[in-house]
Amino acid sequence: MADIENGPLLTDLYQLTMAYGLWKSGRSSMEGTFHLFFRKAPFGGQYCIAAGIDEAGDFLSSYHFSRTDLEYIASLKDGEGKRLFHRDFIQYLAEMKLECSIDAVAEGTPVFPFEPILRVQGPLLQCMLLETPLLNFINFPTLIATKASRIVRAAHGDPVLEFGLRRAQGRNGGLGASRAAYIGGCAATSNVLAGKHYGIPVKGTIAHSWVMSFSDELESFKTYVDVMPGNSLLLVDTYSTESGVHNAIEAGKRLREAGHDLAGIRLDSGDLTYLSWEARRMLDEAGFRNAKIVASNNLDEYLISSLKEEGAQIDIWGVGTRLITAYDQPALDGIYKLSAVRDMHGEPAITEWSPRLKVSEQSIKSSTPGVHQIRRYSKDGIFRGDAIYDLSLGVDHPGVIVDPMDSTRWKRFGDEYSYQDLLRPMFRDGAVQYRRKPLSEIRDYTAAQLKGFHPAVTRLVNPHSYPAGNETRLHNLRQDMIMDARESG
Ligand SMILES: Nc1ncnc2c1ncn2[C@@H]1O[C@H](COP(=O)(O)OP(=O)(O)OP(=O)(O)O)[C@@H](O)[C@H]1O
Ligand SMILES: O=P(O)(O)OC[C@H]1O[C@H](OP(=O)(O)OP(=O)(O)O)[C@H](O)[C@@H]1O
Ligand SMILES: O=C(O)c1cccnc1
Repeated sequence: MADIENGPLLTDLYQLTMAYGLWKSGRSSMEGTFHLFFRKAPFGGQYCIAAGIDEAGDFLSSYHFSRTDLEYIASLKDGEGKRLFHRDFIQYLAEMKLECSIDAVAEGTPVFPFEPILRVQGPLLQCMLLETPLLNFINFPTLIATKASRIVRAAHGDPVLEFGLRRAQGRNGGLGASRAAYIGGCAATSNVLAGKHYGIPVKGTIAHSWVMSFSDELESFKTYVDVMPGNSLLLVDTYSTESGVHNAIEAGKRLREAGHDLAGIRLDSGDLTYLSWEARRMLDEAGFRNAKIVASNNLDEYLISSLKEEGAQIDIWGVGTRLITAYDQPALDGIYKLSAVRDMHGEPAITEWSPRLKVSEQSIKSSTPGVHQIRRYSKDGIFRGDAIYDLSLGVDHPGVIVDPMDSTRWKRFGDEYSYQDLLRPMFRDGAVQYRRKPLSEIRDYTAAQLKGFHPAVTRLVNPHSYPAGNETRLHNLRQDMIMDARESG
């Protein structure tokens, strides 16, 4: 099958039917403000690493309905067999230019529940068409970058190699996940296409099939190091790890005679702690102190932590399935919610943003009205808390935030705190606004940002809760609107 293009049909049908509804009912001058955020951090953690923003930017800057897109939409029928969309609407789409203004956090920024990763403002019709693709672009990479950051944290500075392509959710899932895993801190990927496409370093060892294709393991190793003297990471567990390490040492001696050094071995089964000790001892005794020990086999942050705690002599971690599929939580609950509307040309005209709120029985699910920005406060070089504030209400200084889950919990940020606002212009007048950084710079930025939090906040299990909440004016607006809605409902 030919490659499927990445255009505006990458949306749910209801976005198109609602857009049609707005157009047909004369409401196409209405404007909306939407925020893309998540309610609960994945994997029992506190934070997410926002990712997928550059890819979303590419999508937005090339947004247009092609001739075949329009023909397809024109061919769609309703339940009575009639055309779903009038041809004048098809013409409207053909001429439509994206007028939305989008603000986003920098790719790789750690964000907390309810904080907008994106703020999308513009014609309601266009904001609706963008809902599904933007969620698609952000949710999965954010999930994988977050998972990778946890795995990398567990490895305490040892390189983590991403080996996931073969177990990924399809080709695009694999590519996007390799990119996100690199942002989250992986050192390299085995995915060659991701290497070419995104400039991620590519690395690898050998598979069991190489060893099994020879009648003798030692011969397989010797042949490999002859051909690849500078890439000699040998998989030692095909028959028995002990004899595998022994044969790797023999191959290493041959490499030395040829003026090279054995890069290392890979363990892929059995008790990785015990086997790493044995392998280290054997390699050291044979004079291969620089040879690295790579481990793989269904690893994740918990197993790596446990192996580290046991003192495993593992230098490099190869992680596939549980990273690439976000095995313990395969989806992020990222959502895109309308929070304000205006209509300059409506009857009556609404010239200022008018906040909108969805009320729910569960207070966590009641939305937050307004037009939001995130303010991150620091003191003594450490991030201390975040305020979500409304741009028209402004923010007090000193500021006070209220926990959106529990209004009895609050925190004050006085004059001793410095701050920065995280949302910045991403897309205006049909073009991406910021300088695109190489992926390695995004990765460095993520690592530096994560270091800015107290380690208890980024802890893998039961992390310390980071104060992130609504600034008091926004909190009061939300409370008032919930009360009003309940009274009138
Ligand atoms: N010391 C250890 N502590 C905790 N878990 C470990 C330890 N060593 C290995 N593991 C993990 O235990 C799991 C089972 O490994 P094991 O090699 O015994 O089974 P397997 O994967 O079925 O083997 P094979 O790959 O040969 O089929 C793997 O996820 C592995 O990473
Ligand atoms: O365990 P993961 O975290 O998913 O890491 C990737 C796995 O993929 C390979 O196994 P596979 O059996 O597919 O091929 P092999 O014969 O090379 O071991 C590799 O040996 C790892 O075990
Ligand atoms: O290079 C490797 O060792 C590798 C690559 C993909 C999957 N598992 C291992």
